Amino acid sequence: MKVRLKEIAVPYTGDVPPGAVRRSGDTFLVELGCEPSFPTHIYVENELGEVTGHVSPENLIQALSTMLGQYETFYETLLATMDDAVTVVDEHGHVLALNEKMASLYQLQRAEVEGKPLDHFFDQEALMLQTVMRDKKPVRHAYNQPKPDVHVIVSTVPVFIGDQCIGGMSIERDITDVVRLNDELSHAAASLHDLSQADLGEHPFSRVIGHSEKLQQAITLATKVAKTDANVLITGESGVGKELFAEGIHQASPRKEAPFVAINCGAIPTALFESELFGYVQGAFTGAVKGGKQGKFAAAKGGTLFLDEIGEMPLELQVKLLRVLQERAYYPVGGNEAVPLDVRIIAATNRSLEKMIQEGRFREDLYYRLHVISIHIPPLRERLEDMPALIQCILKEFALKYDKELPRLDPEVMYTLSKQKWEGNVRQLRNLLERVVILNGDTDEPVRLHDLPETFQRQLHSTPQPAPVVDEKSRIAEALQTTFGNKTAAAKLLGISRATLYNKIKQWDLE
Ligand SMILES: Nc1ncnc2c1ncn2[C@@H]1O[C@H](COP(=O)(O)OP(=O)(O)OP(=O)(O)O)[C@@H](O)[C@H]1O
Repeated sequence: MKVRLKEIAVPYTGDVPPGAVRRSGDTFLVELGCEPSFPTHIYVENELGEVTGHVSPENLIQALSTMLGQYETFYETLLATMDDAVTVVDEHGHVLALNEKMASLYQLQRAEVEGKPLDHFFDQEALMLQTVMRDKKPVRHAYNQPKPDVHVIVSTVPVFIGDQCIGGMSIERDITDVVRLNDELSHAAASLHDLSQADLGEHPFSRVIGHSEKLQQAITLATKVAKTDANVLITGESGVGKELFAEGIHQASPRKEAPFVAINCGAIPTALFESELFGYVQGAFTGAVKGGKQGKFAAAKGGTLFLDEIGEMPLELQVKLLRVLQERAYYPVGGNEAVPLDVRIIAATNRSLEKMIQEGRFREDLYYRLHVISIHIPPLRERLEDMPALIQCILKEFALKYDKELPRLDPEVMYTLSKQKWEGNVRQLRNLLERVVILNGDTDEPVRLHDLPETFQRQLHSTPQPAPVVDEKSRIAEALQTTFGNKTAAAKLLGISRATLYNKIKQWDLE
């Protein structure tokens, strides 16, 4: 006979029968073959409370014990199969169960621990369980280092029946390997980087740190393209390393002995564009410098001209640039003689030029000229495996710059940055680590999570939510307000370059 617990109401209200075995609280087990006072029938009620039948106590107990056996088997299988280490305690903090993973993580025998108070074996866990059971609030993903060589991420939850807390559970993920691997990797990467700085100074992409497949693919493509004279379009969010790549391409190209000149297209006032790029001849206009002035095309002669933020260039200037690229020659302002164009063009943008074309804000013909080859640099959040190497190299760089000891990061910090939460770009990571070096560079203590800036802490403690839709203009206005108008600080806060910030301020008249 199948009996489901929820469908059974036991109308028995008399005393606990003499054959009953007491357990904690109000629950009791009834031994089979009980005294005559025990009811002979247990009524089955439907949802309306009407009696629809009955079961004998023997059958009910049989059914319940089968069901209990099934639950226990599922529970045991679950504990045995989980990759995480699990401990279950009752409301008094006595261990009800722990799985093999837990026993092996702490080198304990399960039989030794079960039934005993948890604090006989684990101070920290017992404390955490006590706290969550008392506060009735779970703690999720807390880092803990229970032993010098064991690193775990712990979630501890109270267990309730209705309002009553009947115990708690602690689930630990062993991240010792991750921490060790991160450590090894970052040290290896840092020494490799030292090597590359020392004698591979010539390696064109040695300043681009990261071993992730995505970054390596971008480097491979950039290395191939560098050998040709083709125009290149580098795309990617702000602060992902587009300029670093452009410099790498220049260094890997036959033009490497000639200059690499960078220009921020959004930062040049329209009226000055031609004289900035093409230069001018003597007497071209009132106030022109005697002897004329060299433009960026001439300054980069034989080398590479990097047109950063090409998406910010006004349409009328796009036409002028296109003409130069088509004719491979330009006229300095006030001059009649065409100067042959001898530069390789690399452009970069963090905007979708395709979308801008559709909206009529970017010329399609210029787009095709520029993106003979395009290289996309993925954001850091898509290649968090690059974090340990980046962190170590950046820390070293700033330790050297500020003449400080290399700070040691607590494994929790390393883990959090590389495995969990970092949403910022490389520029923001540099800012964070610069601060870490300045503030912690001379102490022996490892840098802990609470040493990181408040904004970072807030980000950690808030549950991830979909990013609020705040338009760029408001974000910038807010950053300027926060920094009392200090543009360098605001650019740092936003993770954008100062030039970009100036463009935006100008564009939206934010001053
Ligand atoms: N892979 C990397 N390895 C080491 N440093 C990096 C890496 N990527 C970026 N950086 C550093 O981060 C900062 C920002 O990089 P860069 O200026 O090249 O970004 P960008 O994409 O051109 O930014 P923007 O779009 O704002 O101009 C620089 O200090 C750069 O050295």
